[in-house]
Amino acid sequence: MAEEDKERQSRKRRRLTWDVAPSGQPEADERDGEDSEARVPPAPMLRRHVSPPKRDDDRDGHYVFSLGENLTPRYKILGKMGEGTFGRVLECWDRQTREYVAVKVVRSISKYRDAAMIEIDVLQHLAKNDKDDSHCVKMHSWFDYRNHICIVFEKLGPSLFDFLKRNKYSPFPVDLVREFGRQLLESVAYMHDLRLIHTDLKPENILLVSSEFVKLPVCKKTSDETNCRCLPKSSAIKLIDFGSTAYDNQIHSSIVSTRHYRAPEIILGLGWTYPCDIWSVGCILVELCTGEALFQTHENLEHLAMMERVLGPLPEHMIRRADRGAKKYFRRSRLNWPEGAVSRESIRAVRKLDQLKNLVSRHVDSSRSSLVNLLHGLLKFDPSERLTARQALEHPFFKDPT
Ligand SMILES: Nc1ncnc2c1ncn2[C@@H]1O[C@H](COP(=O)(O)OP(=O)(O)OP(=O)(O)O)[C@@H](O)[C@H]1O
Repeated sequence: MAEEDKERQSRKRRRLTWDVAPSGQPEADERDGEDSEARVPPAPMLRRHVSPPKRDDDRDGHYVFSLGENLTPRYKILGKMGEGTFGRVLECWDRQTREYVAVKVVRSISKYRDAAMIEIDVLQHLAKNDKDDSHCVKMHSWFDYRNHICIVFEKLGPSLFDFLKRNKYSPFPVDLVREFGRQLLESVAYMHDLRLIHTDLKPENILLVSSEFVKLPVCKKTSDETNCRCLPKSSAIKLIDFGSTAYDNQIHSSIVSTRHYRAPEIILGLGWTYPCDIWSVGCILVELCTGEALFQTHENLEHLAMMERVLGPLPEHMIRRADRGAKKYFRRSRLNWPEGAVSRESIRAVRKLDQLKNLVSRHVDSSRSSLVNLLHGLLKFDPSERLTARQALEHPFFKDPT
């Protein structure tokens, strides 16, 4: 199926759940207090903990497991933390180091196995240069088990998307957005210095280091009703999912990034490099401030129309260089919108958006003009004019918070 057909099926991305505790299974926090791990024998006794009998993988090549059993004698499976295209991430107890870990068990399909080996290579490269301030997840080790590449990571908390969802998509306070933005840009700057481009930055791939949160009462302006809102106890975050990371000097595939965070040069087929990550950071920061993905779309023309609505007209020199596939979105050097729209719903979805400044000021005090100025720098259409990660870190939004 063509990418656009697949995407048109739903306006929203498929989203993943956090900590799906199976019925009857204690939640992670309760388990922390359990004494079952105190009964775990020391390393020499590992051989008592055998692997389960070999079973077939499921139709999609995923490893089939039951909770409480072992993934190799060293790792006891406690729960599923997430699932992606590449595989499932399991919460495990490491009997040897006596700590909780997150193990990504990759599907036993050769293209995913190959991609996992590239991810391992990137993770090793990142770790070699890390001075503990890269904000990139740490890989403890990896192994090949029953035709599944397994990558053992430090265990982190929920993703920023999970957190937004849990809060019914109410935005994060701007001071927290500043902290998230700073760390995110530091991790991107670190990667770019190493000539690596993440290409799949999105709130699902940014995890809070800790799962701890506080509940605060929030009074609604319009009524006496008091709701609760959760805030993370710590703002520390780390970047995950280096499965699509590209080396700058490699031949690139033409389409990268999850749709909502995809830069205009990718859609127009102009080629892409480091600035595509910066565009994604811009989209992410808007989402954290407003609670909603900025460009909720699944097709190219609608996506470009949304960009123009929020950021003004696309530069002519980019339109002129658009590749053959993208030329069809334009008539006489301007976007064929709304004439080319597939439905009235699509025209309405674009009209619902507003200029960036207005979108942000609905949620953030208008005195925060430095935030809007930063966002305009991150969301420049022309990739050569976009801020670099290091330039963005010097922006007054981070340097002189008022
Ligand atoms: N170190 C970790 N600690 C806790 N949870 C994690 C960790 N790594 C991954 N997860 C969870 O597992 C999910 C899937 O992980 P990841 O994004 O690495 O998989 P993927 O198959 O590469 O995904 P994608 O389809 O986006 O490429 C994440 O969204 C997150 O919820």
